Amino acid sequence: MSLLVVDRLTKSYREGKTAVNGLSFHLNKGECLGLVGESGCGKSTLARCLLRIETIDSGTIALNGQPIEHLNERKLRPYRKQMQIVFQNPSAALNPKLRIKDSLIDPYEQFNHQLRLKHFTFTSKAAYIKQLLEAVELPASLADRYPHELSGGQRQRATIARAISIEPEMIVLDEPTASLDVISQGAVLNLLTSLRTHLNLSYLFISHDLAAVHQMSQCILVMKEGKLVDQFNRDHIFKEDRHPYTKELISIF
Ligand SMILES: Nc1ncnc2c1ncn2[C@@H]1O[C@H](COP(=O)(O)OP(=O)(O)OP(=O)(O)O)[C@@H](O)[C@H]1O
Repeated sequence: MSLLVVDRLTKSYREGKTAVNGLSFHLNKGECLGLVGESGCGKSTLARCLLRIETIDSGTIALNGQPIEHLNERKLRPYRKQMQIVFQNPSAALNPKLRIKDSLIDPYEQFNHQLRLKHFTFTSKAAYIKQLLEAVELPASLADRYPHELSGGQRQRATIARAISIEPEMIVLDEPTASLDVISQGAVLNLLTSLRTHLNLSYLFISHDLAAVHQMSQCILVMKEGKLVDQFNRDHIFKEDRHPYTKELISIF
């Protein structure tokens, strides 16, 4: 069943550049949909449109069958809870002035009244923080530290803990490992896959790295200059009828 259905989504910037040009795709519940394309092809713009951080020019975005592209902020609130994002740069996502435990509790406090948690339980702030840190394989002792006292990999795990804390249905992962070294990248990708299974999450996984997208995703979208040029099941990546641009990306795999 589709969780997210995007139909002919278009977004231009004022300078006349069409960053996202008529994109249509769907994301099934519990799956990871990979989106690959080179720098500047419009991946982050798409992510921001889906999260309603950016307004769109035309097209529709439906979450669980409900069009959300024109909802005002009040009506959008329940959907904001369902969709979280993890950005490339974990330092920007965590408030440098807050201890990790305070950053982790923040989404819970914002959505307190709308939450019916299934996997985590809130008996006390400390117990909840401990469960979140455990879920992303971080020691409980990090709760009292500030972001600058963590490594890059630990910071990204903390932002993932924050994203899963309110048990969204879907997370947009926008180049989540781009700022990490190769070993941390692999570990974070493995963690994300295991969280998807355990928490029944759906991901839109955005990356310029086709190998990472192939490792993570059941279906793959290929974007070039604002348009989708190819979409296929992960098992069909080496098929002859792949788009020439996909073949180019495979050759540097
Ligand atoms: N706020 C903005 N105002 C004007 N143009 C923008 C803005 N944001 C992005 N663009 C332009 O839209 C196009 C798509 O950019 P976008 O950041 O979505 O690409 P991307 O695929 O995510 O790139 P990267 O992988 O480098 O982050 C680019 O040409 C970019 O210059």
